[in-house]
Amino acid sequence: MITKFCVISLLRLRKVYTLEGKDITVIFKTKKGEKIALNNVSISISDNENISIIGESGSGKTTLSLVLAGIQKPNKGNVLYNGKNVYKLKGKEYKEFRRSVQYIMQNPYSAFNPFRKVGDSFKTVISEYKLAKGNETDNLIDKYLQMVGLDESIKTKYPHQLSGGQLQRAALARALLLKPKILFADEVVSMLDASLRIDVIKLLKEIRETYNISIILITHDIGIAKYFSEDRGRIIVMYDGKIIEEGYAEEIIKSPKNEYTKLLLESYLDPFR
Ligand SMILES: Nc1ncnc2c1ncn2[C@@H]1O[C@H](COP(=O)(O)OP(=O)(O)OP(=O)(O)O)[C@@H](O)[C@H]1O
Repeated sequence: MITKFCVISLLRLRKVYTLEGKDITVIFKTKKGEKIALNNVSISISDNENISIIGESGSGKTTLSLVLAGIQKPNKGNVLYNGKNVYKLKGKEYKEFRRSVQYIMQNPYSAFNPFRKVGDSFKTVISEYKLAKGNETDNLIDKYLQMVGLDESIKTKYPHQLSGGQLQRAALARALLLKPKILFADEVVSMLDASLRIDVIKLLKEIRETYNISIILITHDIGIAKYFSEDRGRIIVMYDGKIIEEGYAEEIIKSPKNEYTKLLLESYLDPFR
């Protein structure tokens, strides 16, 4: 007889992943023929995880994150969110997924409508998801701007009136409004000045720890991945459309097993880089 105790123990044993990609293949048709961007990739992301996905340009990092975020349908394989196929979600469940899994991209200027004030872009999200009404709306925007270290005066500015760093913070604040469970941050600092990069990564780290969000940082810069994922974060290394190595950041950095990972780390340690 299966007792209640047995069921609870079994549930504890089976790790439940929030977001799972299973055997994902993505093929793009180009003028030169077919390009396999992802080749049978599987990945699992639980709640409250710190993950860096690293690899050289063209290795498939962005394609993988777009597929997992429900933006790019794969040619083969499934993406499950709490066990349900993301590409078959409808109605309320789809909206809940859209809210819970957020994506911020490399170029913050393309994330905002250039003809609308930044504050108005926030208002659209607040009204669509009924997050606040009337006066509460402005207070809510101010709270989230403050959270990412921005002054409320940016609400009345147009995107082109802000620096890349300010707009990237605004994109982060707008994503956080929805209280996501998972946030993909795709090369979010690569367009910023070196002096600002560490500030934004530090902010992502703090936000992740404070609000228990899983953040998946996509970067080609091993130094950034190391900084973000040290303290028991996970590093996933991609090469030519495949995951070639993954594990705790400290272990991958200290004793990489794959030859390509070794090369990546050597180039990072090279003082003449
Ligand atoms: N829409 C597309 N059409 C054709 N090929 C594509 C498309 N998107 C990506 N690719 C190709 O798929 C491969 C993986 O691209 P992807 O952008 O996922 O890599 P990446 O590791 O994120 O690189 P980067 O850091 O340069 O963005 C590359 O060869 C790329 O040229």
